[in-house]
Order: sequence, then structure tokens, then C-alpha cells
Amino acid sequence: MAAYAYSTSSSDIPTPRSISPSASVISGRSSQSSISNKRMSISSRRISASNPMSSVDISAIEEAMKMATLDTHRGYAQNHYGQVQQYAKTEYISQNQAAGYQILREPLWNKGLSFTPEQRVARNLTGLLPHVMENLDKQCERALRMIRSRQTNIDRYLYLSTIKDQNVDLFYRLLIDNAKEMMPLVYTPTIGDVCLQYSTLYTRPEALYISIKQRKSIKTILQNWPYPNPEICVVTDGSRILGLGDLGVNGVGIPIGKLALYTAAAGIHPEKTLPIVLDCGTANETNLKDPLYLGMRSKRIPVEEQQEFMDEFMEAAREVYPEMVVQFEDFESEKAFNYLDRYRHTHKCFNDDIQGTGAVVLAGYIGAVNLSGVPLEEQRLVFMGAGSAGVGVAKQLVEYYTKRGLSEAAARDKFWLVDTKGLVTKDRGDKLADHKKYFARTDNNGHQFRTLEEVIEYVKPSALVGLTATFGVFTESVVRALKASVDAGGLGRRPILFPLSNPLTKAECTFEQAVQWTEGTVLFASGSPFSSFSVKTGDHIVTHHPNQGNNVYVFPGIGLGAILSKASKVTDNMIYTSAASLAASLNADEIHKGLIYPRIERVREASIIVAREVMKAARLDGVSTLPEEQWIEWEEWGDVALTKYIKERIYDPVI
Ligand SMILES: O=C([O-])CC(=O)C(=O)O
Ligand SMILES: [Mg+2]
Repeated sequence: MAAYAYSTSSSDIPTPRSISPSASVISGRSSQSSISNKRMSISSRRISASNPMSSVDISAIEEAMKMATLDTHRGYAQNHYGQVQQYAKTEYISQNQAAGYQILREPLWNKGLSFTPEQRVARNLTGLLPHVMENLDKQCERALRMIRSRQTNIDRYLYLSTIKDQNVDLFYRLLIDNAKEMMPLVYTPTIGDVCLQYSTLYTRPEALYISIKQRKSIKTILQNWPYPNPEICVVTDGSRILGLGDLGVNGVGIPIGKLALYTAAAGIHPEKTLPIVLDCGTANETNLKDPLYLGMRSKRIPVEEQQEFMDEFMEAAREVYPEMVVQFEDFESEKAFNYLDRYRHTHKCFNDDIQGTGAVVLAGYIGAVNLSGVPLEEQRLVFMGAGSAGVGVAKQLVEYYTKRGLSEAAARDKFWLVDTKGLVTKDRGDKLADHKKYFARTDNNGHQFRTLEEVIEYVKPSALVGLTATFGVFTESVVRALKASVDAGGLGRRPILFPLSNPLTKAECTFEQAVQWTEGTVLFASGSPFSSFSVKTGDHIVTHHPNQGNNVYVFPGIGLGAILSKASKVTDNMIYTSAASLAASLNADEIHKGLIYPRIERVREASIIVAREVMKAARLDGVSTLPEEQWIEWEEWGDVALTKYIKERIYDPVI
């Protein structure tokens, strides 16, 4: 039993022998195909009927690959147990060939009640739809009424998901026009609850699920994705989902949610988005014991084994979809840094938690410093949390300082990172993870500071950033100590406080607490959205507006910019530019209200600005593969022509 993937598991797992060959995967695509499912001829032949307990039979795989290349109608794939099987490739029909229910049942083709009388006749839809014709706005009205009638956010999420599964245009119109209300439902915080319960909520597949058992078939699996030539992929291994830890395959809600935002916030066509979860087992005991758990029921594989799997995945992704940009999401810190370092120079990829979060916090920091009354040079920053996000953010801020003329050493000196063991110092006595070493302090004179309070007392910071995934770490005494150290510098100075962990249940403090404990002076940003609130002081009512320092303000624009500039890789400068352009994208009203990010309703406008500047940075760095004449032509028109080019290419459903 030991070599068997499901070995840790219970008796409800079917034995390999009980799987019939005809139940195995099918794949492939015709070259001119545009969309999924339709007519699938299922005929498969197991070519390795070897002992199911044995490990993967490489020679059988090679044999199958050889046969697959000789016969273009056939491919190969591994089943759940790593055995190789051969099968006939999927035959597709195009939208033009489809009629009747084939159209109504394909969410990307279905226009709901928007089909015109002519279309209804031409596509054999008469009688399949009610009499009325409605534009998207009208259909949104119905959907909104339904969503608002639901009692819980999970129910609202599920309702939205059924719309997405039936009529993609309607789903995105809803999301785009009601961003403030809908985004927390399809993204953080609700998505955190969805991931926790994903195996129970599951009704239908929405992503590619690639398990370590199928690692020799990654190319086939990628080709099984029904939509041609995806441009952006969000991939996770579920090992660090938001601040919720290892959720295994249940973490797939994150790639799905992030990609919904790529479409809503940056207008990448939904057909061009590809969510992927790599199933490498899980360390989550609750999942392993859950009879409904959907992933591989085995312990998470060791880091080294996953490295090989990841290499194969990245190679396969590049070969099958050479134009696709890959966004790494919610890998645990060590892997997150490793993969970014390993692939960033050879593949089109970036890490959202390190680079996206880094950029969005930098943008907020630029705005906050302007309002704080503490000059940039005098700022001192304490980071609570030294994982991928904490270190990623701190490095992005170091780059900002160095771009403003500070030496790297002087810039780094402005940061004090704290983890569960206290201030990160060189002589702390424990083995520091590689990614923390850069920020380890040497000026502590042998003294170790074990608590956040001690660190604040010692550092006297002007800014406190939280990326700990621990609710309530910013206690009243911590926040008051931060305020006191800022007040000591002079009148009118304001503390910067960013409790950034997601979802809301992991936020280091709430917005109301931050306002109360700083007597309203705080410059605040959180990862998940808090609501505004008003307080009456004397005759005045003062409304406090929070900021959401979430990477949703940058990753859609970074991805779109990389795609449209046809960048061969994503450079540091492109990431840095996303932050600088986001900081500069506030309008007069937002500045007047003291905000440090654009309102979430304007995220699409901000993403277009970010994408435009990212494209320009790609060109400056020599990684854009667009023809030089194209750039010269755009330059003659300033930003107008490039903005127009972007707007003409983005998805904006209107009927
Ligand atoms: O998903 C979010 O809201 C932000 C993020 O990347 C994370 O917390 O890992
Ligand atoms: Mg993330």
C-alpha cells in the first residue's frame, strides 16, 4: 500500500481495478476549435495494465507518447493512479456551428434574454426562451434582487456562481457595475469561507486540477482545457491560502476568484483565463479526514519532489501556451520565493503575494507618507509578519527608497521585521529562513526583543504593517504605543497602520479600533474591506473612510500590461511601475477625502492606467516583443493612443 497515492486513506477509495478504461480522461483539440465540451468521443485503451501499486511506468509513457505523435487523433494521459492510457482526442464544434441548447448551455455563448428575434430564429432558439427580450441592465436588476434576498455571503456567492455558469456576460456586467457590493462576494473575504468549504460546496469543475500522480501528463491536461490559448493563468498548490493555511485542493477558489477579478478589473476576456490547482496532497488534517474532500487524500509531498513537478508544470505551460502569463498565488513562503527566483528569468510569470502585495502596499505607503506629516526620510517601519508577503512588501519599499537616492543599506535600515519569535536579528539563535536573512538586524547589541510591544518601544516607529494572518495582533496597547511614538515627533503627525492579513477574520485589528485608539489620526489600509463609519463629535458628524490595500489594484494591470506588451518576462521595473502608477491614479475627490487608493468602483480605470505604464516599462526594459514602429507611433500621441489601444482590447459586455 505504501507507494500508492491514496495510502493514507480510508476504504471509500475505489481500487484502480474498479476504474473502467472508458471512464478515463479524454483530451486534445482540433486546431480551429473555439469552445468546449460538445461532442466527445470517449474511447480509450489502457496501455499499461501493469501492477496498479507500482510507481509510474516511464517506458509505457514514452511508448504512449510515441504512438500519440504518430496518430494525430490520439493522445495519452495518466489516470488517478499514474497509469498511462491512450484515448481519442476531443472533437469540438465552433460557436457558429452551434444551435439551440448547445448555445444556451455554453456560458460563454449564452446571451440569456438578450437574444434578438432574428438570432432566436437563426439559431433555433424559438420556444426555448420566454417571450421577453431584455438588455443586460434589466437582467442585472433581477440578479441583484435575488442576491440581496439571500441571507449569507456564501449563499450570495453560490447564486453568483450559478450565473457565471450560465451567462458569463451577465456575471461580469454585475461585477463591473456593482464592484463594491460584489467584489467581497467573489473575492476576499467571502472566498476564504468558500475555500474552507469548497469540497462541500462543489457542484461542477471550474479549473484544471493537476495531481502529482499525473505529472507526466501535464501537457495533455493543459490541452484538455476547453478554451483556446489562455493568456493568463493563476496557479496555486493550496499550501497557504490567504491567512488560512494549507487548504490543499480546496484552495482552488483563489485562482478562480483572482481570475474573475482579472476580467472584472482589467477586462481580460473570460475565455482567456485559466485557473489551476496543483494537487500535491495537504497537511490539513481536517481535509484529510473529511469524507467529501476532493483532493488527493495524502500528506503533502516534500518540497524537493514538488520542485520537479513544478519544473515540469512550467515547461509544459510554456510549451502548450507560449503566450500565457503565469501568476503564482498562495504558495507557502519558501516555495513562493524559490519559484519566483527560479522561473522569473525564463518564463512569463510573477508572484502576486510577493510582488503584487509589495506593489500595492508601496502605492498606499506613498500616499500615506504624503498625508502623515512625517517626511519619507524620517519614517521607521515595523513589519509584523516575515513571510512571503511581509518580506515582499518590505523589499518593494526598499526599492522605492533606493530609487529616491538612498543607498540600499540605508534603505534596509528603515525596516524592523518581527515574526513569532520576536525581532528578526542575525544573532537570535534560531535558523532564519533564507528570505528573512536580508532584513535580519545586526544593530541590536545582542539584545533580543521578543514581543511586538518591546519592538515598538525600542524602534519608535512611524508605520506598522501587519502580515501575520493572526487576528487581533495589533492590540490597543500596540496601537497606542505607535501613536505615542509618532506624536513625540511633533504636532499633527499621523501614524500609518496597515493590518493587511486576509480574510477579515485574520486582520490584525479592525478599522474602528484603529480609528478609536489613534483618536482618528490613523492612516489606515487593510487587505480585506472594512466599511466606512461615522461618529458624532459635538455638532459635527465625521465619516471615516478605510482603504483597502489589496493586490487587486495591481495584479490585473500587471497581467494585462504583460500580455498586451507581449513581454517575454515580468521585470522588477514593471512591478515597481505598477505601484507608482497606482499611487498617481487618484482623482481629486479621492485626494480630498484623504484616500490613499482609488475607490474600488474605479478599479477598472486604475487597472488601465497600471497596464499602460507596465507596458511602457516592459518596452524600456527591452522585454516587450511588440514591433518598435508600433511604440514610436504611440509615442507621437502621448498616452492617448496607448490608452485607446488598451481600451479597444478589453472585455466589456454590453447588449
Ligand atoms: O487574495 C487577497 O485578497 C490578497 C492575497 O493575495 C492574499 O491574501 O494572499
Ligand atoms: Mg494571495
